[in-house]
Amino acid sequence: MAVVCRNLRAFAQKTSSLRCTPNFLRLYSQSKPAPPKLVTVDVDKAGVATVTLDRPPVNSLNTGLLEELGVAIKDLEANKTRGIILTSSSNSVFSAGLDILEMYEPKKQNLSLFWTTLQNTWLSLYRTSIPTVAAINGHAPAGGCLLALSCEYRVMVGPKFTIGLNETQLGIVAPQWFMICMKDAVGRRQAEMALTAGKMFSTQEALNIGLIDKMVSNKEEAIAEAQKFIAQFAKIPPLARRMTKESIRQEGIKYMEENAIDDLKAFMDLVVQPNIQKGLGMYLEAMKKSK
Ligand SMILES: CCCCCC/C=C\CC(=O)SCCNC(=O)CCNC(=O)[C@H](O)C(C)(C)COP(=O)(O)OP(=O)(O)OC[C@H]1O[C@@H](n2cnc3c(N)ncnc32)[C@H](O)[C@@H]1OP(=O)(O)O
Repeated sequence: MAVVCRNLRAFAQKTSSLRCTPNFLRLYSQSKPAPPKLVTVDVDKAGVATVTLDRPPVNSLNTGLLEELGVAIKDLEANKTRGIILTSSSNSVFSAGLDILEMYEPKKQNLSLFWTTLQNTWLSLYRTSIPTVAAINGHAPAGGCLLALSCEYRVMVGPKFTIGLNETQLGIVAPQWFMICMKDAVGRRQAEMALTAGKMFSTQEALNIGLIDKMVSNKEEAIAEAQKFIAQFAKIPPLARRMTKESIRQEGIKYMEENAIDDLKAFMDLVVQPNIQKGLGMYLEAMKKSK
């Protein structure tokens, strides 16, 4: 701000009629174009919202996107939306998971904000009383898989995309609440096998173990299936539905409510370990080289 003010003052002196006053600064900031939205929301006539992740090229989850997603869920709750369909603007990636750049050589304050935003947005999605469906129209590794797992129903475009919690392959450990989500979907045995191997599943394999509920051949079909899933709740009393969802998801909800601070500390301690930093750096390099 000091630099902006100094530059503006110089500019004002040159033009003589302008001064670096609060009004001038307000006008200056108003004239800056708004940053592009990273999440768009479109509510149809039936009151069902399509929430689209829109951070090219791969919807990696940075603080900004997570924050916008959290706000979108809260707004939709306030507006009594009938359903949420979570999808992506990309033709090949649902979400590439957490933005590795948020974790690589981070500033402590940014890292803390990043993880807290992830925790809060995850909890909002996981526990919302609104019926939720992931229309997975592309690859969904790690944090991308987590978002899908947090929804009540998963429809995935196949057969060529992959989904899974691949953290061990990166030399990192998925937090407990990621594991709870995987167990919720596929059961403890399959979750243990998937997580220890860091397995990325083909769409068909994911269908076979219950990691996804339906395989379709394009995004339009995925959205139509998601709408069908949500429509069934028109006949179910909302309070009974809400209490049942809250109750069946109690383990994950309680875990986060009781452990958010410890979870943040564990993450902060782990990320800055030199071997983790080295691994993340090498992973980023490898992604560049594989092009
Ligand atoms: C340290 C403690 C950790 C605690 C627990 C953490 C829990 C969860 C961890 C995560 O979610 S880590 C992220 C894991 N994600 C992945 O392993 C996926 C990596 N990406 C891919 O496999 C591929 O990008 C893709 C999703 C299959 C898409 O492939 P495509 O060929 O379409 O695109 P690319 O050319 O590979 O990528 C384009 C561009 O995006 C960059 N990028 C990709 N993924 C990420 C990411 N997760 N974070 C940051 N940046 C990413 C990639 O480097 C390319 O960049 P440029 O070269 O264009 O600059």
